[in-house]
Amino acid sequence: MLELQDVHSYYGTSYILQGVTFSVSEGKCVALLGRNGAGKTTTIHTIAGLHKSKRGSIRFKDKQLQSLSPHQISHLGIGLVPQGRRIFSSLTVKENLTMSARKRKANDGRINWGLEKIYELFPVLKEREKNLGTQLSGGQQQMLAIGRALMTNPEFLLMDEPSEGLAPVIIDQVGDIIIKLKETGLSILMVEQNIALACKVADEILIMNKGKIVWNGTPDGLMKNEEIQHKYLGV
Ligand SMILES: Nc1ncnc2c1ncn2[C@@H]1O[C@H](COP(=O)(O)OP(=O)(O)OP(=O)(O)O)[C@@H](O)[C@H]1O
Repeated sequence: MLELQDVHSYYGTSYILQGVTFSVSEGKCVALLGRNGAGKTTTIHTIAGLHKSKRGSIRFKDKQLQSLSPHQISHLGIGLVPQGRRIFSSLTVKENLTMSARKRKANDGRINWGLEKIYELFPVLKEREKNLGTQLSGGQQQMLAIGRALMTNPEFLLMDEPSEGLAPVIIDQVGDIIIKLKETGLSILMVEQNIALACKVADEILIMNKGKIVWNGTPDGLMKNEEIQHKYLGV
């Protein structure tokens, strides 16, 4: 569904993505792990059109994404849950959700995400719909960020460190939500630092180091491979 082929990207003269190749099949969740500065967020931003690649191909279904704007990429069905949630602080919970609303294009039997469906998935957001986004706890803000992305009715979700700054019990809830979303048919690429969360939800793990994918395998394969965990994840 999503395929990156030999993608290279720079910040000024800094060479960040150094030939990234991987793919995510429909309905699967792939987790991208790696140390700070490995290039994980740059990968997500490059797919979402927030950062332009210099070379290589990024294909979503039958479309090449490299020359498209973030807005056009979002319209193709790729939703983004950004690092640090980026909730709009002067808007209420409800406004944060409705501002991104877009109807599902095809009648493909999938959930048509709207306010009611989001409130079903996250009842706490209904309770707090009149609160400003900033009045929510970290976990509630993460739910709002996920809800806001779902309101665009994406077929593919990019999630950048959904566990960041959350208590273990909330991380567990976020994991359960990601599993539920996968069950609705959504395909997911998730950047994570939390190995336990990644292994709980992902079908495949990719490890990035210095702008390259250096390992890929199953969650089980990673859990059993202490050498790789130590070498690239500092465990
Ligand atoms: N806007 C920017 N301008 C210049 N360099 C940047 C910029 N954003 C990131 N970098 C650099 O690019 C490299 C990759 O950063 P990136 O954020 O993609 O890493 P990451 O794997 O997501 O790590 P983290 O977990 O810390 O976010 C780092 O060396 C970082 O300092």
